[in-house]
Amino acid sequence: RTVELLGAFMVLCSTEGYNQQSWYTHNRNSPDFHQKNCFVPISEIIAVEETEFNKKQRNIGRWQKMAKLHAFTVHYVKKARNHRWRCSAATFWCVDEHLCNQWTQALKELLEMQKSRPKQLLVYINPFGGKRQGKRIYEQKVAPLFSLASISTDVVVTEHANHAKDNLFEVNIYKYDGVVCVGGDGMFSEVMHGLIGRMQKDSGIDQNNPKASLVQCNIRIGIIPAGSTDCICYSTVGISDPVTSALHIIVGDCQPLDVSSVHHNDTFLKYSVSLLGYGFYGDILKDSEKKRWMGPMRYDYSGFKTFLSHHYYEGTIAYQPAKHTHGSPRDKVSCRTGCYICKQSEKQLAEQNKEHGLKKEEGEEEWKVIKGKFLAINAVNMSCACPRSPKGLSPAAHLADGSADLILVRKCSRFDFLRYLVRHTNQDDQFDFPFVDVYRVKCFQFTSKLSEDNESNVMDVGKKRFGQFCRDHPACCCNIVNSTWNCDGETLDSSAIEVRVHCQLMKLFARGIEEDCKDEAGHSQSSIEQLL
Ligand SMILES: Nc1ncnc2c1ncn2[C@@H]1O[C@H](COP(=O)(O)OP(=O)(O)OP(=O)(O)O)[C@@H](O)[C@H]1O
Ligand SMILES: CCCCCCCCCCCCC/C=C/[C@@H](O)[C@H](CO)NC(C)=O
Ligand SMILES: [Ca+2]
Repeated sequence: RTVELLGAFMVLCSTEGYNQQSWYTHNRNSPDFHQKNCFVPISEIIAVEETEFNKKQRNIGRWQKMAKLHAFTVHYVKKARNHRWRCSAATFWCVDEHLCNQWTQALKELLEMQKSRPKQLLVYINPFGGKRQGKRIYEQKVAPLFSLASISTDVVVTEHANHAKDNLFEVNIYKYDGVVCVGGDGMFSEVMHGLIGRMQKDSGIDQNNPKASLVQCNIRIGIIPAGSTDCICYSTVGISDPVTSALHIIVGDCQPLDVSSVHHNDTFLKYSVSLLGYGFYGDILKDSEKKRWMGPMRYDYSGFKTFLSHHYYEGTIAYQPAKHTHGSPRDKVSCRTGCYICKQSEKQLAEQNKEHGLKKEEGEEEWKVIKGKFLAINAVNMSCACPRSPKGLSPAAHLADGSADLILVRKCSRFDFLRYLVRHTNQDDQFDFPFVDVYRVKCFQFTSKLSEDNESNVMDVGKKRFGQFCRDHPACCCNIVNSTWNCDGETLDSSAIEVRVHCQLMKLFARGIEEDCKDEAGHSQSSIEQLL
């Protein structure tokens, strides 16, 4: 439902058509009607408040001659360029107190009917993420908006790594409509592990079983970006902006998200929603962890260093193609708000759940096996767009289709690898290289050459030492040692892993990236401000 904000209302500075006894009304057929009007869906109204007159307002134009005025203010979402949202306000005035109260009441009732809006949130703030601004960002930009929208919060400022995760196993999470994390991808990962882990624990599901059907988590997570990469926020909202994210939380948006589980030898390691990267991104992360003091700059420093080292790694990948989804990584169909491909996967998931979770046995489907020498192995559940790479590592990956895009970058020259990296920043196709392959998969396994050799009992201490020597020697590109897996910005201890995508395992306070509608929105919404 939409409210035509100015239709049937009077506005402070309007002169023509003004009637002292009632609201100012517009003629829909007049040429300036569409320029002077703004349509705001009820779902994008933040709050409605009774408004007191102040001295300044009382002195404006003809109103100062009037005895008593009544007013209310509508705070609403104003959509600006590049997916940025802002809070805007329109104040409506009249002489009829009863009419004013009726409108205020009616709008408040409509807001009450927005059942997907959160009323009570649990907030975790990482004070040390990104540029260490998390606390300030929350207090100055987010808390006032939550308070305006009458959302009550319990706020925890974390004191150490895993504080939020551990806390989520102890608190009564069911009394909250959502959990908000203020920080970067690592902080989000912590909160996600806490929530998914808690859901499985409460449902008696063993996370160590790689084939377990995990219980969906219906408590939404909101991300207030205050980290270094903020890839998950950027890929699900279209921008890394705390106010925009706070407004998506307030209006109660809901975006399902695929989650990959990562296991090693029947032991649960981690969940991943964005990047699971071995080789280039694993090495960057490992190096950058030692340089946290540099803040977000550490990724540039370690990125450059890792690029120069040009290590490649030998191993075997086995994967099962994602046959259930309608898209492919190179079809250039981007995942956008209300994505058709993700909707189809949602339907399939609902049907599967109806059949008591009887999933098709994976043993029946074929595994494809690839052996090789790789500079990078990246599995992404979403595009992994971020300010550094606005289209991401896999621009056509979907947020909620139950699949991941597996990108294999084989051994190539430094120059070719640079050309590949540069294509993450421009409009050229980063998969259009003979040394790059991409597959849409529902699960995969990776074993490094080194662990294969170890498993076959070739435990040669001398070889291990030699491996260490080569790693520390930047000029040498040999591949005897293992890389590290970068799992959403956290390192994994094991290189041999088994990964499975769980379709729409969790939900975010987001709506995916909206198709660009800046002209329409920018135009209509600036006009309401001109009028006021
Ligand atoms: N109080 C704390 N002290 C130290 N570490 C913390 C604290 N709270 C959370 N952490 C940890 O800090 C890590 C990094 O935090 P966060 O993701 O917020 O920032 P970032 O690494 O700079 O950003 P990004 O992940 O986007 O690159 C997280 O993995 C989290 O576990
Ligand atoms: C010479 C030009 C090189 C440009 C290379 C640009 C490529 C940037 C792509 C960044 C993708 C980041 C994917 C997200 C990973 C996050 O999970 C993680 C934690 O925040 N961040 C990193 C950097 O590992
Ligand atoms: Ca996906």
